[in-house]
Amino acid sequence: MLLEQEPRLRELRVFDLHLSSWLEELKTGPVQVTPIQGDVTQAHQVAAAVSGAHVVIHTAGLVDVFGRASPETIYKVNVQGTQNVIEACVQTGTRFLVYTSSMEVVGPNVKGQPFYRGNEDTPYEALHKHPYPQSKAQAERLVLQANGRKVQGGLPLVTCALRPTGIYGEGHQIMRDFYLQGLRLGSRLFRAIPASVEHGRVYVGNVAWMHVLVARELEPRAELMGGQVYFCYDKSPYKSYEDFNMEFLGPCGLRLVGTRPLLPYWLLMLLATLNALLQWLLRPLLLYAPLLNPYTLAIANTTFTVSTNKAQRHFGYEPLFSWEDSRTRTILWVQGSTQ
Ligand SMILES: NC(=O)c1ccc[n+]([C@@H]2O[C@H](COP(=O)([O-])OP(=O)(O)OC[C@H]3O[C@@H](n4cnc5c(N)ncnc54)[C@H](O)[C@@H]3O)[C@@H](O)[C@H]2O)c1
Ligand SMILES: C[C@@H](CO)CCC[C@@H](C)[C@H]1CC[C@H]2[C@@H]3[C@H](O)C=C4C[C@@H](O)CC[C@]4(C)[C@H]3CC[C@]12C
Repeated sequence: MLLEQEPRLRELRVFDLHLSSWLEELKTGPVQVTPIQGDVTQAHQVAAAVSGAHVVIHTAGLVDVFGRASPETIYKVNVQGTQNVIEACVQTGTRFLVYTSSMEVVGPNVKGQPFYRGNEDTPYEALHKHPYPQSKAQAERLVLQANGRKVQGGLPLVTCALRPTGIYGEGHQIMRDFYLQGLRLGSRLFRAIPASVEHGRVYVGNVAWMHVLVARELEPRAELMGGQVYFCYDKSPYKSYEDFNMEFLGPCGLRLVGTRPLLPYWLLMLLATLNALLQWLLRPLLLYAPLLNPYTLAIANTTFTVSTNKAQRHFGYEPLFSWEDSRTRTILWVQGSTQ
């Protein structure tokens, strides 16, 4: 997105623990693309990568709500890693920092209270019990608190945080997992979540586009945007998690069985709790980390949707991809991803 949309770009450094092979293809254009294999938990590696950069987009993170990683590892990558990025900016004189936060820093909370078409100012009881949202909330706080800190050379750091809702699109592994599961079940999926529970989703291309716009506008609009948070949104429809996935899986040949959940909530919660117990019992022997656990069930069962125009007001954001384009691109990816 940066290479396509930012004409003033001279160099793009990509710092990641795992460098993808497609990065090589980006090296053929006029902009210098520099892949750097590194670990965000290693302060010296981060500082070396950041040195001389005009703007840093910090999107690296450990996304885990399934119990694959330990809470300590999640903290180390998401919180300590973010602190390292901030310190690297301060030490090396980089003034603009964009952080990929998450809707999860707000909710859904453990009480299951709905957040219905809320915006950045909507009051909501953010109660975090899970390591992932806890770490994202802590990291976001660090980023916002760092706004205004003096960087090397004496000028102030300008930071802001973007909070995507559930991202979908090309590369969405869970979508592919549901697709494969549906194929195994005879081209069917069984409804587990009531259709009335709305879930916020945003297309990956629009998330990227919003990052590019923020990176571009942070300098001229530092006064307005510094220290701010923005939900990432687009025109994707408000639907339940499963009904939304069917927008893509339906055209791929799957159908969702049932107009209401086939199992009652208490039974699903029992199964989710059993999964959590099994995970704990098996941990010394193997990693058992299914999609269903008490936390993911609670998120999927709680309405969390965003309706805001803050990004449009502050930096002129309009989605780059329409809902129709986002849908088509995602369907094509699901169809191609299993061949
Ligand atoms: N997927 C979503 O629905 C969603 C929603 C809101 C926010 N986010 C946030 O967006 C960001 C990207 O998430 P994603 O879904 O693309 O996840 P992802 O796992 O696809 O991407 C995360 C990237 O971070 C890298 N990374 C992990 N640990 C690292 C480390 N120690 N050092 C350097 N790089 C490391 C990974 O290699 C990976 O490329 C994360 O910060 C996540 O919290 C994701
Ligand atoms: C009960 C199952 C029946 O089909 C459905 C389980 C679905 C869950 C695995 C997903 C439901 C909501 C998802 C989360 C949400 O989209 C927002 C997120 C924020 C982001 O920062 C990280 C990913 C995630 C936590 C996302 C993870 C998967 C769900 C819990």
